[in-house]
Amino acid sequence: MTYSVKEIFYTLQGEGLRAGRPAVFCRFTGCNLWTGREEDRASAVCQFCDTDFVGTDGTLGGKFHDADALAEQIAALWPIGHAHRYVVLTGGEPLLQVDQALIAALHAKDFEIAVETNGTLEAPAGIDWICVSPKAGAPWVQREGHELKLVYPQPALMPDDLGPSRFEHYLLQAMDGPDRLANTRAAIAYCQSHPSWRLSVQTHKVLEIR
Ligand SMILES: C[S@@+](CC[C@H](N)C(=O)[O-])C[C@H]1O[C@@H](n2cnc3c(N)ncnc32)[C@H](O)[C@@H]1O
Ligand SMILES: Nc1nc2[nH]cc(C(=O)O)c2c(=O)[nH]1
Ligand code: SF4
Ligand SMILES: [Mg+2]
Repeated sequence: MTYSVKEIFYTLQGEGLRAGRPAVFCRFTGCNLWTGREEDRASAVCQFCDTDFVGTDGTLGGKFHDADALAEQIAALWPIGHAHRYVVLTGGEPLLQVDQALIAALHAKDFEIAVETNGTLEAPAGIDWICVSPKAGAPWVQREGHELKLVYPQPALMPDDLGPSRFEHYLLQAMDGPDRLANTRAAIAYCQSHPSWRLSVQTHKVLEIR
């Protein structure tokens, strides 16, 4: 299988329960809820995306012709001689491309594997940390995992409308964009009145790291 990758970089996980943890990010090209072209945003299922996932032209992006080649490039970014290897597979929608061969190749290099997914596709077995961020208007298939990170507010998908799911942690992440501050206030208020939820801050944007 050939993997189409936008960019690969070493940073800190900025979001969610594991914010602050050093991680290699591998951002796959393409998504099933938006083409990534601005002219299509208004007609997309997911309209608030903050990410460029089009093409293979980012840092260390490209076509990787097999799982070992991609795992090799990811491993090359880890500091030499240090354990705690952690990779976050994101996108775009990573589950359009992540398969058993890639999971096996990354585990063979001692990586713990996390995925950031929109939940429209079932996660393959073997992923160590599944973060699902469901989207209003899209089918929600992957209903269990480690963290559910709901972008807030999505008027057609509010926390009370989610229906059955099984996650270890439930987080709200304020929708970035023109209303970020108001959305943050509202997310804080929701968590305080529903303490099974906690706030996910996009810390990489504050820290001005990738
Ligand atoms: C760019 S997405 C890629 C992974 C996958 N397609 C998904 O949606 O989960 C990474 C994370 O950023 C979140 N996100 C995207 N746009 C956002 C925005 N404008 N404000 C807050 N979070 C956003 C997504 O919900 C997801 O949790
Ligand atoms: N630092 C950092 N943390 C992140 N957490 C989720 C991200 C993503 O775009 O999937 C992301 C990202 O792009 N950068
Ligand atoms: S599902 Fe994820 S990658 Fe796709 S458009 Fe929405 S936020 Fe962006
Ligand atoms: Mg991002």
